[in-house]
Amino acid sequence: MFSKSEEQSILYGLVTVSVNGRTPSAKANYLLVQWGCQLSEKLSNSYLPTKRMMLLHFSKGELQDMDRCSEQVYLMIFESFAKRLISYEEKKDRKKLLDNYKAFMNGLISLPVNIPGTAFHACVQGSKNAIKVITDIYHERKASKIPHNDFLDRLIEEEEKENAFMDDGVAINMLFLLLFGAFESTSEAITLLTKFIFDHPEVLEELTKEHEAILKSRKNQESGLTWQEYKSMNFTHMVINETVRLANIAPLIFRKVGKEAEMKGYTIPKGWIVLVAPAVVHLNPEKYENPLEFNPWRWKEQDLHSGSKTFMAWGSGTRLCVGADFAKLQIAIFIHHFVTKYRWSVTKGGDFIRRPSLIFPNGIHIKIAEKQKC
Ligand code: HEM
Repeated sequence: MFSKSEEQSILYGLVTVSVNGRTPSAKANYLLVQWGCQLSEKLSNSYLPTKRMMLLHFSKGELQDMDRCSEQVYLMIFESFAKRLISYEEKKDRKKLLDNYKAFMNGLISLPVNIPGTAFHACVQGSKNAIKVITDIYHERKASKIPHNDFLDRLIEEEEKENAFMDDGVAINMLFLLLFGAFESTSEAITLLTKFIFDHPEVLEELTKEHEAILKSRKNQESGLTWQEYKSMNFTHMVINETVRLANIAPLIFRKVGKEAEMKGYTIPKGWIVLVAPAVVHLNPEKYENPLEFNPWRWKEQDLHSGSKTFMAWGSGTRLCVGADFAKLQIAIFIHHFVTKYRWSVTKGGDFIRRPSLIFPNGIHIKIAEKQKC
């Protein structure tokens, strides 16, 4: 378990990022990963793509047509984060937090005409309703003082301190944004990855080999994934990197110009905001051979865990996604169960568009069944 001070560092890491827009300390980011890892050690009964969760979402024991795998992934990842952050369960709570997030997302980049019927109006309403649900949960928890062992507990503890650096409003906004940033991106990555590995059987084969080897060398077959096992998933990390390179989930990142700079004959004044489009680099044939090809092997013997001027799926420079390692962990866990426990194939769908986030207009439909145990 983590000590109080370590947990607080995790909290500070997230709070600093969301509230002040500053980069969390490397230690806080590291602790966030450790926290995720600690959760992963309890995989067998509590954490997201556990067998139980996957079964719940993907299969009822028989071969079946799955309507919109993408919807299921979305729900699965949402439930996972909502539970960890605020102990919210969509099915139980019936507060429709997810629907409101969807409305928010759909109109996030739209004409700002706030009249009923427009995407922008639905977006504003969606965010208001979602914030209302989170606000109610926040205040109920604060009043009840019943601990739930989730992120909200820590947040309230922090907020109630003397000289706290945030108030209720900041804490609630932070929860709203954190939940959004976490589940939307991760579920998009997993959905796209499902399509990619189905379209590339050689990748699926290599992944299956890697994960079955993990199972074979495990002493207790019933125990969950361990941190060591996770760290050994080299090919899996190559697949994740390749997926997020092509996915360009964050279509744009913002940077403020710290000092006047010259670029290709143009002067960029100090204080200007620059929009960086990672796809321009990720799909540049001078940086990546056949850039549109899904080829995890291009990451062989490359650094798989840091950003660079040619790989900025998690941001770039000193400011990176604070949840990157956590997201990678989730995706790896998903892959582990998906390739070792199930037989599956995509039956239709899989096309995607950008709006500007990745959208799968026809979902991805899959046929799935549990593999027979030998
Ligand atoms: C596939 C999944 C994900 C992708 C591709 C992704 C990507 C990104 C990118 C590109 C940024 C912008 C960084 C920058 O400005 O340079 C970012 C920021 C951020 N991400 Fe993620 N992210 C993912 C998952 C997550 C998760 C799971 C969490 C939370 C646990 C999270 C929390 C955040 C936060 C709080 C920021 C703001 C960082 C700041 O303001 O400095 N992200 N993410």
